[in-house]
Amino acid sequence: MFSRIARPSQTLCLFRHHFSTSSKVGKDVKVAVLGAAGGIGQPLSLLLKEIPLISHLNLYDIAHTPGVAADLSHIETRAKVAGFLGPEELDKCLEGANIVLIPAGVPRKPGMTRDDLFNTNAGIVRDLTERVAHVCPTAMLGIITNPVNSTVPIASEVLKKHGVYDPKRVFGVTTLDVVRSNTFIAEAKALDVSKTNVPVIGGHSGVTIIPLISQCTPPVSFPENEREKLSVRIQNAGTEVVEAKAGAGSATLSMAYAAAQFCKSLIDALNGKNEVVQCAFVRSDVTDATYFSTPLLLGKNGVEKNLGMGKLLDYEVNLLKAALPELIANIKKGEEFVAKS
Ligand SMILES: NC(=O)C1=CN([C@@H]2O[C@H](COP(=O)(O)OP(=O)(O)OC[C@H]3O[C@@H](n4cnc5c(N)ncnc54)[C@H](O)[C@@H]3O)[C@@H](O)[C@H]2O)C=CC1
Ligand SMILES: O=C([O-])CC(=O)C(=O)O
Repeated sequence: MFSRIARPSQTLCLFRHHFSTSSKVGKDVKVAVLGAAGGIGQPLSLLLKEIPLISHLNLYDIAHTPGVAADLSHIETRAKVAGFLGPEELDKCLEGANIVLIPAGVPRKPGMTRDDLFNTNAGIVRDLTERVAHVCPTAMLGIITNPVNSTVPIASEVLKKHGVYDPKRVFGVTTLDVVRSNTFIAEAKALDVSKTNVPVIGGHSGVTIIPLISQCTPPVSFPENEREKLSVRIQNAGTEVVEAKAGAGSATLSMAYAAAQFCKSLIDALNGKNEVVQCAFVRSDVTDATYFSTPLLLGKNGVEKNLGMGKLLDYEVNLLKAALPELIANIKKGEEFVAKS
């Protein structure tokens, strides 16, 4: 089943093949990035500016968007870039958006967990989603802001409150976990990384990140201790970057790459392309956690089919058992935050 997962760089190749002609093919897409002037927001917006099917790229932040938008608008690609600054311009930014990506919020510093970001970022995601609910309730919503395990339930509860929640259209962006797994496994086995694909399930923090190395394409095998070392490295890869940046933030460039790949998959799916598969953190009944990342078949209306987690090795079953209590607690925390708001 997982041989059909659209590995990010395969998606890129298909995308280039599909859209590289001068005459455009397919539906125009308007994308809004909320938090567009930040460490992720800027390189993400640059990568989106290169996508020919994006007709409008709307950039929102509480600071610096006029400059970022002016800069990007000089690039000789199709997307018309506009900057929107401060809450009074947010609705205008969201008008008619087909896809909304949210990287707004604070990143970690060394010593912090993603959950330590909750107090600042929960309110940011709640308030931004509130405007999405009012202005573009049918847009596909991709949430990057941490802690993803809680911010996706927060966004979902806000949309529910407004009677516009469609679980098929709300995604926690976990693509970076797949990107890292592909990179590390390909390195370890000297594989062609462009043809390596490792599904990653669960959530997006520490033990809740569950790489399914046993389902890698092409198949790979490792001695037990090596497989464990790789799994732990994938789970802690965000922290690896936070420590290397030594107080200057967390992953931004690799995250921008991952989010752009995720966005390209959504655009492919909106355009009716077949067999677009991505892992993302969505409403789910695959486990006891009510939100869970698994490979998803994407279509014009978002999640077309949840492809589930397939057959796990005993080692992976134990990773899942270790993940569920934290994941369920993170989800509850997000839901309660909105209930109390
Ligand atoms: N899902 C994932 O795999 C990953 C998630 N992240 C998360 O992404 C988030 C952003 O990270 P960075 O871009 O590095 O942070 P950053 O601090 O560089 O940028 C955040 C941007 O959000 C803006 N912002 C703050 N409050 C806002 C509001 N109410 N409305 C609109 N914009 C607002 C800031 O002005 C800033 O430009 C963090 O929460 C980080 O933990 C980071 C890496 C990977
Ligand atoms: O580690 C962080 O705080 C940022 C993040 O989510 C990642 O890099 O996976």
